[in-house]
Parts: sequence; C-alpha cells; structure tokens
Amino acid sequence: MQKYETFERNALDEFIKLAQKTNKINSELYDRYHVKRGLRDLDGRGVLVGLTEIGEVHAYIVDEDDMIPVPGRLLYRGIDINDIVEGFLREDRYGFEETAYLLLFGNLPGKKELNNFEQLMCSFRKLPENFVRDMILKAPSRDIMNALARGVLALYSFDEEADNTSIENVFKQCIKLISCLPTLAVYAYQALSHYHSDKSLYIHPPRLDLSTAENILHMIRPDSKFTKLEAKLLDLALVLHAEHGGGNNSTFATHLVTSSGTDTYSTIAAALGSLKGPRHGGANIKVVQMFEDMKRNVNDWYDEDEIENYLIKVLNKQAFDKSGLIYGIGHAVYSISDPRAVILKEHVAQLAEETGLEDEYSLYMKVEKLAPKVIGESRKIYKGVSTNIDFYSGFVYRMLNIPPEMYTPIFAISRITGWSAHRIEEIVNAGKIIRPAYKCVARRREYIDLLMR
Ligand SMILES: CC(=O)SCCNC(=O)CCNC(=O)[C@H](O)C(C)(C)COP(=O)(O)OP(=O)(O)OC[C@H]1O[C@@H](n2cnc3c(N)ncnc32)[C@H](O)[C@@H]1OP(=O)(O)O
Ligand SMILES: O=C([O-])CC(=O)C(=O)O
Repeated sequence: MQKYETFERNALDEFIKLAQKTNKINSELYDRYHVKRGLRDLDGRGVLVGLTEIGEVHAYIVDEDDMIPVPGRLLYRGIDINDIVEGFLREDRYGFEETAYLLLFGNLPGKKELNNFEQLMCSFRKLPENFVRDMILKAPSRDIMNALARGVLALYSFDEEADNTSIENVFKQCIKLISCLPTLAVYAYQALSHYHSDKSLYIHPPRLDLSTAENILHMIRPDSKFTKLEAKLLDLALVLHAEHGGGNNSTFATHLVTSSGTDTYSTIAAALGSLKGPRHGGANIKVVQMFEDMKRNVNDWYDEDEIENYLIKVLNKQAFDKSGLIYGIGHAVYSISDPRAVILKEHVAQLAEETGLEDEYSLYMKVEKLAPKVIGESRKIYKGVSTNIDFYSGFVYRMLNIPPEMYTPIFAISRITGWSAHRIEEIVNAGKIIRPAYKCVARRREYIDLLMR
C-alpha cells in the first residue's frame, strides 16, 4: 500500500511538472494578438458582449474618450438600489421578495401581486419527499456551495419536465429553485455541523408565514428564535446581493451555459460553481478569515504602519492565504465606491457600536483606508480600487451569528434571482450560442509512433 502511494505521489509530481511547463504561454503573445484577457479592454473596461434590461452597474462617465470615475450606482430594472432600500425600509417591511419579483418580471409588484408571489414562494420552500434524508444527510459536504450545486443537480431528477426550456417552464423552475435554495443551504449546513463537527442535528421545516430572511434564521438557529431587527438586516443583505448586470462571472456563466440550450438545473449549478470562487462571491468568507489572521498578526489594531505592513505582506504573497489578494477590496467595474458597501457600512457602524465591536470596526476602517493605497503602489490600477460588498457582508453575518460556512451560500440564495432573470432574458432573446475565439499558438508537429519517441 505504502509503496503504491509513493508511486502515485512520484508519478503525480512528474505529471504536474510536465503540465506546468507545457501549459505556459508566453505572455508577450497576448499583446501581439491583441487578446482581451478576461474579456477586458486595456483600460479595464469589459468588452461589450450583450444587452440587458435587468441590472445596470454605473461607475464612470466618458468625456471625449476619457473615462472619469464616479461614485458607483446600481440599478435594478432601472431603479436605483438606494431608492429600493429606502422604499421598503420606510414602509417597515421586507424587501427581498419584492426585489425578486422586480428582477424576474420587470416591474414593481402591486400589493396583491406581491402577496401572491410570496405565497407561491412559500409553497415551493419545502424539498421533495425524502430529499433531505437521501440527498443531504447521506452525503454531507464540507462545503455548502458544493452541497448546493449537487442539491440543485439532484432536483433535476424530481422534475418530470426538467429539460423543457419553454419560458413558462423555466419561470416555474426558477421560482421553485429561488424558494427552496435557503432550505437546501441551511439543511446542508446542519448536516455539515452534525456529521463533521459533532453538533446536534436540527432540521426545522420552513414556515409558510415567514419571509426568506426570517426562514433562514428560523431554520438555522437551534431555538428558531430571531428578532425583527436581525431578520431585516439579513433581508437587506439579500436585496443588495440579488443582481449585478450581465457581465459578473456567475451571471455571465448563466448566459453562457443557457446559450447552449441546456436545462435550468445545469445552468444554476454552473453559476453556483462560479460564485464560489474567492475572486467573486467566495471573497466574503475570505475577508473574515483574513481579518482573523490580521488580528493574530497585528499587535496594535490602531497602528496604521503595522496594518500597512501586514497588507503589503498579503500583496507580496507572504501572509494569509498567499494568493496576493486583499479580499473585499477592488472590483471589476466600481472604482470610487460600491453603493452596496456604502449601505452595509452604515448598518455595520451602528451595530458595531451596539454590540461592543468598535475595535474591530475601527480595524476594518483602517484597512478600507490603507488597502487601496498599498494596492495602487504595487499593481497597475487604471480606475482606482475601493471596498466591495464582500468587505462588509461577513461582518454583518457574524453579528447575526450566522456561521462562516453560510456566507457565500447566502450570496447564492440572493443572486439566484438575478441568474434566473438573466436566464430568462437569454432564452427570450434567443441569442446565438456564446462562443468566443481562442487563437492556437502551438507549433504544428508530426505524430510520432510510440516506439519512436
Ligand atoms: C461580489 C464580487 O464578486 S465583488 C469582488 C470580490 N472579490 C474580492 O474581493 C477579491 C479581491 N479583489 C480582486 O481580486 C479584484 O479586485 C477583482 C477580481 C474583484 C477585480 O479585478 P480586476 O478586474 O482585475 O480589477 P482592476 O482592473 O481594478 O485591477 C487592477 C490590478 O490590481 C489588482 N488588484 C485589484 N484588486 C486587488 C486586491 N484586492 N488585491 C490585490 N490585487 C488587486 C488586480 O489583480 C490587477 O492586477 P493584475 O493586472 O496584475 O492582475
Ligand atoms: O460585478 C462583478 O464583477 C461582481 C459581482 O457580481 C458583484 O459585485 O456583485
């Protein structure tokens, strides 16, 4: 056995070395062939590949070809996110279901429409008979995003019309998935916490009278108790994460995969895989882990020089996860500010004071100030960097006592509304299959017989 394992390790090491050598492309070739790496123009702007009416991300104005950065704005179906948030908070109600309706159907719902939609969502919250036992508890995953993707793919088998891509059927599938994703995520977490962390197992059935945010708190907490303030904060986070235009990695994955004509379950599984990445939705858990590491390694949380040195080490791949990234900072589109981070920050500030987390909040403020400076000094920045939504969301979830394993899944529970709207838009507009070009730069060679190599 030992011998075989040694053989396996040596053989793999050999293959890895070979693959690293043979897969490296000379970076000068990208310039020579004018490749838009990451589908970006040289100034960082995304290559225009589609049109959408669902979400608009606004970060700069163009003045005679010059890009002038402006504070970020986000609009859902043409309505500013700040107005949406102010609207439902002013009326002291939850906003996520209204947001999902707006994204999916294009207009704000009337009272009766919203009520019907909420009832429909409630009726779809439960998972199919025996699904929890057979699909979730029998194979608990250490990663809830993985469990979500697997769960979504498994739901395909419970849908008699799984491959029907008519608009009516896709709408139905999307509303069902939006409704039951919180249940899937929380139960997958409960399985993880029971089987991998030896904690008691809680499976609270979703309640028909509760909103999405309330249901998450009800199902995740052993005693099911939560305050209205807590549910409203989680609901706000769900509203802010719901949509971000067609170009973000997971939504573009949705367009890409939808364009092949595949089914809804495969599409959403692909989007989940994309969102999990630490440069995208997976950054929220990384931010919290990075701050934990920082708190261990920075003695004085008020000493800006010490914090700056830590951040420089992160950038130089000498600290934290050695990826060279300061998580929660920077964005593919925003430069001066991410409007969602601005909204979350206000709430975090207030709550940090109420919960005695002022020192930690102050550390976040210092990183917010110092990180753009150190990134600017070591990377080529065209448009400036600032905090993104992931910078504060983990802090919010921590104050809500939500376990870190659920941070990115909560993003998914919200963003599936945007993915659904984009999938439907892609189908309605019957676009061409998405298929960009790759220039092959390999040298052409003759095949050589095995005995001659
Ligand atoms: C919900 C979301 O998806 S929000 C984003 C969540 N992701 C994170 O917080 C991870 C940290 N941030 C990043 O990795 C980046 O800012 C991204 C992936 C979000 C955007 O990257 P880009 O579109 O390349 O941003 P931008 O054009 O401003 O970056 C310019 C350079 O600065 C680097 N940079 C930008 N932000 C950071 C950062 N936080 N840490 C280290 N380097 C950074 C980029 O890697 C790039 O360098 P390169 O050309 O050598 O690759
Ligand atoms: O737009 C992007 O590139 C990333 C994203 O999804 C977001 O910020 O919500």
